[in-house]
Amino acid sequence: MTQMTDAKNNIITKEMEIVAKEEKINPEKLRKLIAKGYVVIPKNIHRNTKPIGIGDNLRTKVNVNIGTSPDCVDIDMEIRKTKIANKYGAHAIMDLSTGGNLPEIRKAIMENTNLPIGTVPIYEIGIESRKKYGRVIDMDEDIIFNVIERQAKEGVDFMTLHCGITKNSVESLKKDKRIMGVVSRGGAFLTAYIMYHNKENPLYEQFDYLLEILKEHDVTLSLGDGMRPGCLCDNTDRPQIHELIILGELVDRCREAGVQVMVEGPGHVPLNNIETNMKIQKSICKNAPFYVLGPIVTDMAPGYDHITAAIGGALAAYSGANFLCYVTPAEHIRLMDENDVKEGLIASKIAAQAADVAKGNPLAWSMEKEMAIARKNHNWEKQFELAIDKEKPKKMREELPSADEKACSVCGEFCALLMVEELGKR
Ligand SMILES: C[C@H]1O[C@@H](n2cnc3c(N)ncnc32)[C@H](O)[C@@H]1O
Ligand SMILES: Cc1ncc(COP(=O)(O)O)c(N)n1
Ligand code: MET
Ligand code: SF4
Ligand SMILES: [Zn+2]
Repeated sequence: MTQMTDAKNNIITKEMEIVAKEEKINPEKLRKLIAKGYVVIPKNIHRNTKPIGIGDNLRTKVNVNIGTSPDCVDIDMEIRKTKIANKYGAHAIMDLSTGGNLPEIRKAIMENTNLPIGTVPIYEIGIESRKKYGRVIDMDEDIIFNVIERQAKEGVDFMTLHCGITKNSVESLKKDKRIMGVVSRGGAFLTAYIMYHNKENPLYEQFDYLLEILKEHDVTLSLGDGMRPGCLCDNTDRPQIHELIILGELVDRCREAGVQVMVEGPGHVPLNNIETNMKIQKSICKNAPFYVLGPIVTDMAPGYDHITAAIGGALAAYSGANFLCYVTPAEHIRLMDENDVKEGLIASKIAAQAADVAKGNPLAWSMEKEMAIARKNHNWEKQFELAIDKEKPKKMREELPSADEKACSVCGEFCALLMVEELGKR
């Protein structure tokens, strides 16, 4: 049984109850949204995951990517990143490790959080194939489905699988004069496999078998965007849209099978095309929850891509995206460190709140109101407590306090608030 099959059978699970309470929506309404596939709760049946709802009528959620790379394997650092994600309010964590002992790293991460955990199994598949046969492209169906099943049994809650990289979408890519080609790592593994062997993507060809495995453990499928644009110049081109149409067809098949599914999206998109991208996805994928990376709205700011992505993320979430994958200041440069994780997460949470407010979400607005009242009352402790980053503003105020304890040192004794307040008292 999955959350979706239960929902279709009119069952309100305890996970649905928890999400409904958290989001202050009616449990029966939530059940209907899950039955239709407009909302997912990524929770593997083997794991005691905190239930988080992603999709229509719910607040925008934020994912943190962590994990090792071939150039940096430090399990303690990954545990520290996990703790930062917990502390600053991530809603999910993806382990994108490609260096060291992957099952061991995954286990350590899962032991240090109860947030939903996502993976991209094709990474472990490629790495295992290289170990066994010499090359990533030597992967075969045995390794592919064994790794997916193993991860499902370990309790992975959602999996990115690039099922829309097919012979046809690769043909579209070849015909197109893209600047950046394929920038998705999983997408690249599968594109290379298809090009080298001239064989179809097993994840596409054996999609029904894949669904059986996912269904058994209630793993939520996150349909990967292997053809996403890697620069503004490549945005919304034919390979990207070709893949999206395939993903739309696969969404239908997931829903028929009772497998929870969301769809991944770009990437690098200029501001003027973000709304269009969200609308196209919602239409083609029949309102499946949309999980976007960024989008990054200019390629001119390496070192600041948490900002380029938060600008895009705010507009994306306002226009329909449900799940923001954070981007850190280290994007395009090096593996992120703990501070990058914090900066990226805070930026993404800001984008999510900005979107939720603009969408009129009552919970988002009640937070805004509380902050306004705390600021009006010069209640500094309350402002810090409510803040997305609770430490930075406190530290900054201590660095340069005002002589007037109610004011801040921007205006000091000329504090506008205080001046008018005093007059009002007469
Ligand atoms: C698709 C996204 O995945 C991120 N990404 C790839 N590998 C890792 C890793 N080991 N840790 C964190 N993020 C990673 C990229 O930086 C990109 O933002
Ligand atoms: C939103 C989003 N998009 C893509 C990926 C996978 O990364 P890749 O496609 O590079 O393997 C991801 N983890 N999250
Ligand atoms: C070419 S870098 C790979 C990840 C990239 N930042 C992206 O948007 O997909
Ligand atoms: S440039 Fe860096 S982040 Fe981008 S695909 Fe290459 S190694 Fe990965
Ligand atoms: Zn990029």
